[in-house]
Amino acid sequence: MGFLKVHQESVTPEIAEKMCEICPFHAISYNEGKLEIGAGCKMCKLCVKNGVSGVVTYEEEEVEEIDKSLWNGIAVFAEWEDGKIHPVVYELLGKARELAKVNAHPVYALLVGCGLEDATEELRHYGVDCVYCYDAELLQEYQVDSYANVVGDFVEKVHPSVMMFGATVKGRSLAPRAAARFHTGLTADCTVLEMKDNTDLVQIRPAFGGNIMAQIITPNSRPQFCTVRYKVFSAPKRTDEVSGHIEKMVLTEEKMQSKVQLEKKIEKPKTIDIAEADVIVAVGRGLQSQNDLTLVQEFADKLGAQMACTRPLIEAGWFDPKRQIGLSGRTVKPKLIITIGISGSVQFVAGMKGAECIVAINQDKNASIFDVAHYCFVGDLYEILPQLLAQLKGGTK
Ligand SMILES: Cc1cc2nc3c(=O)[nH]c(=O)nc-3n(C[C@H](O)[C@H](O)[C@H](O)COP(=O)(O)OP(=O)(O)OC[C@H]3O[C@@H](n4cnc5c(N)ncnc54)[C@H](O)[C@@H]3O)c2cc1C
Repeated sequence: MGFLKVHQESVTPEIAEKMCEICPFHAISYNEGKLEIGAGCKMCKLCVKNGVSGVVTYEEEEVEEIDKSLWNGIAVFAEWEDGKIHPVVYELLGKARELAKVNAHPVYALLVGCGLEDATEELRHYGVDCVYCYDAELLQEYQVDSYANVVGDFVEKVHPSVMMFGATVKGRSLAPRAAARFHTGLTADCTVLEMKDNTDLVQIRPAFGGNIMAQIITPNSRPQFCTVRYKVFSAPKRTDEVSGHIEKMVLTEEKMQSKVQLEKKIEKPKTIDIAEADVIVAVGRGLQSQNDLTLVQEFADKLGAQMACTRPLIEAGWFDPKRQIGLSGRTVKPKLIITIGISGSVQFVAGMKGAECIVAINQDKNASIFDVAHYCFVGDLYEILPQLLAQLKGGTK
């Protein structure tokens, strides 16, 4: 990163007037004999290129190179609550193991909570080299400030090169706070992760509404923080034998004490989670009216499937937003997904392309959903769906 330097010794009132006129954003002002560049500056550098020569120059900031060899290991934040490890943790550990192989780095799990013996042992069945365990009564409940202190302490003591978090409610609140403490980069919702030989993590994620895949690296700060949504990667098989060792970590009471006092916990009623479903029937704008959902629901019930949809149907108020698949909805990875009247936009496909078997029904043979589908029904859903339903019911149609 560079910055603009004003050479005040070259500034006269006439020059100042010219420089103020040049800036298309009116970010340059002349006050009490001083030429100033304000917050409106967009770094277009027109003042350097077209202004009076030598009055404003662009200077490269000197960046101190970090020693990457001091940062070793890929750490996964092992989200835990009430005795349970979030399943995204296993998916992250699987990916961490893959990435770690490139530079022969170790894989760590960072476990925070209270009464963690069982969880610690469980993690050791997933190929970790070390489980770092912060086990204390004060850490029983997730509080973002005290948990950020824990992550901070872990990073200072262990120096991991990469820190991976699930893009869960907790992960999304904790990872940025922890990353900010180390003035390092964080890439949210990565869909692909690759490791370079120089330990730079290539963090790939959709950008600009899914129209491009951005490749993001953090070349000069460590650790490299990222979050990944549940169901983006596959969990490795649990091994019978355990690996790695356990490191019991200690933190001062002051650091574990949250500034937020938990008064009471109110259990939220259990809601559907399409990310957990094995079979999904997803509908899109091909459906002509909300009443037609009855037919689709009947079809889904016969298959024991969860109903899901594209974003336009959420916007139309036909479904609860929790049932939206895609970039701005949920990522799903069912054994079977049947899409009905869905075109297959990049934003939708990003949330379901990991499904084991994709069946698509669309009347447009060129619809892009057919590019990812394993079985394609080209035709009118109002003809195909009743026939499939009749077959499921054992009828003759
Ligand atoms: C930043 C951003 C984020 C977004 N995030 C998401 C997201 O998370 N999820 C999401 O879904 N969208 C998302 N979108 C919207 C996305 O771009 C598409 O507009 C949307 O996915 C299209 O939904 P659709 O396939 O239902 O509708 P359409 O694209 O209109 O497709 C309808 C399909 O139905 C077919 N059809 C019509 N009638 C019949 C019939 N009788 N029988 C069979 N087929 C029929 C048509 O051939 C067509 O292919 C996002 C957009 C932006 C800009």
